[in-house]
Amino acid sequence: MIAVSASGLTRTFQGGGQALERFTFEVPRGEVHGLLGPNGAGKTTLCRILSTVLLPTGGSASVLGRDVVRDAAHVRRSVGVVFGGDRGVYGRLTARQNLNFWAALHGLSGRALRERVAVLLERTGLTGRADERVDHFSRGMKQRLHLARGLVADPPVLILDEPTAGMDPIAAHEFRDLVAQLRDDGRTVLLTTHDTAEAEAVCDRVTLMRRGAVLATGSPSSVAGLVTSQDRISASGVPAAVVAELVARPEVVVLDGSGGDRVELETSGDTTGEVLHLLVDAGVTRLVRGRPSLEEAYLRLLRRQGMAVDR
Ligand SMILES: Nc1ncnc2c1ncn2[C@@H]1O[C@H](COP(=O)(O)OP(=O)(O)OP(=O)(O)O)[C@@H](O)[C@H]1O
Repeated sequence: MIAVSASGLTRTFQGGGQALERFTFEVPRGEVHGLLGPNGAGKTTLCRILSTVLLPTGGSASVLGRDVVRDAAHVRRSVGVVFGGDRGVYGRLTARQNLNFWAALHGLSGRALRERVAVLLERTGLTGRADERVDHFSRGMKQRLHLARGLVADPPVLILDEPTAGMDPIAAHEFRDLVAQLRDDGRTVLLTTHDTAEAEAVCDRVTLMRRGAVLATGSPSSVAGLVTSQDRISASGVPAAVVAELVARPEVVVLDGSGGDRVELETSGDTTGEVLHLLVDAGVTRLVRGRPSLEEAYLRLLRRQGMAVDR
């Protein structure tokens, strides 16, 4: 069953800004799906439309078969939203008091409320700090509290907008483990990220977005392959004459050719076969052929867009 879908989804802002342009995708139930794209690609706009806080200007979207515009009340009940940052948590209250408040807003009271809050604190690893003021919390703990809030109504679909932005690597790792547990519960998770390593670590599939449209959808490795048709070849023990010959070929991109008998190259199509033959004929046996990682493919995409990349 499809949990989240968008068809020709378009959002234009007053003044002509186009955040989504005929965006179409489907997320099956039980999948962790990553939305990956540079600043301004339209990720947050898509999350806002799917969580019914923003109306589309064209096309349609649905959650568990319910249209986000016509059936907004139903969609709202089935979606938990976790936006990052400090918005929405009350710093002067403790984690438990925050959750008590949100659980009460969802109509829980008495023992049912206390039990639900205890389960959420346990689930998000906050039980030991439940009675501390939230403004003493680290970024990672605040984000776990946000997640607990998103889970108050036990929604089958969760939307996480940059959940690990600003977290240290350990906190981010722990948060990703939590996301994996949510999938194990059978929930569908849609998360936006700029972090390709995160997308590779937690997402079953990713959608790469550019200027409000889908550039590629698939498993993290297949998306890397769609963005680039380049093959990567690393070889060591290469005779100097062969290194020189490879460096001189215009259709071969030499990523690293300065390390004596080691070369790292990018090629594509027929050239890949020719380069491999050349290396094997020269007696090279230490040879690895692969595809660029999702991160390399993503950085290449940003560069193609003329965006500065710091590395
Ligand atoms: N309320 C608004 N009014 C006008 N333009 C907007 C509005 N909200 C978003 N936009 C524009 O729509 C485009 C997509 O923005 P959006 O925030 O969805 O991108 P994003 O992929 O989430 O970016 P980021 O990674 O920076 O969060 C941007 O060009 C943005 O300037």
